[in-house]
Amino acid sequence: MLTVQSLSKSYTRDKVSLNDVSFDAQPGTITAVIGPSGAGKTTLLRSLNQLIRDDAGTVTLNGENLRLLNKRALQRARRNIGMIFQNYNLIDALTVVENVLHGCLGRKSTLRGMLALYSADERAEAMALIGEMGLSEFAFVQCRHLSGGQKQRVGIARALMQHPQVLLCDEPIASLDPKSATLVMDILRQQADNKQLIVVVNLHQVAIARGYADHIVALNQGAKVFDGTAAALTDARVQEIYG
Ligand SMILES: Nc1ncnc2c1ncn2[C@@H]1O[C@H](COP(=O)(O)OP(=O)(O)OP(=O)(O)O)[C@@H](O)[C@H]1O
Repeated sequence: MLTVQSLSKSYTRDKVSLNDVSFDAQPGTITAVIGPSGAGKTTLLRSLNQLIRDDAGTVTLNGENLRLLNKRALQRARRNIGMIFQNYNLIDALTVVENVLHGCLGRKSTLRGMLALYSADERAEAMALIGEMGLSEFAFVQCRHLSGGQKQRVGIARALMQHPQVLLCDEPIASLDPKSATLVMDILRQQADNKQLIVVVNLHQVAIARGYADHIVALNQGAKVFDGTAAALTDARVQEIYG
């Protein structure tokens, strides 16, 4: 279980961007974080793997408070936390399989990583994941030639190559058309179910959050204003959250 307790963050003295936020996220579930622009969704997500070092609170995974870890221990803990991004963060000049293989760099020696020396097992695993994403025919195509939806599926395969317990997704469908967005969300659902992943996803689309999330956390001006099931997120609550 991923446990967040009393997380707070201020970038500047006069403004609180995350204000005493607490929630749990369970294996095999999708937690959607929603809220208006500037509510603190990205700050929260990036605090979960300590890409942003928060000012107060705890983030606990496997009994470890990530906020207290030194640099080396945090690097090790981050191997359990994959991340996908709105803008994919792929290397466009590399092929799909090369990008996916980058996902296992964190568990390789620096030298093997630098020389891009991957084992037969790692290559087979990358190809299997590419197949799960429905991208087998593109495995040896440079990512620059893919659509946004295809790139996001490469990003998911790369994150899964890391063997994470947690998958953090920062607005993964914000740049996608509705059909590609559905495909990406379907894949996140399958992966959460099949691999008992803890998925935390920032979303702008309330309908998608209601349709896919087991658990919804809503933020407004840095504070948690809703924490419950999709069924409990009534239209009236949505109105309150978005104002
Ligand atoms: N690096 C930074 N320095 C100063 N203030 C920041 C920084 N990053 C974010 N903020 C502020 O913190 C607040 C929360 O920002 P954040 O990006 O987390 O919100 P968000 O809900 O993800 O917004 P959006 O939906 O527009 O991406 C905003 O008021 C933002 O201006």
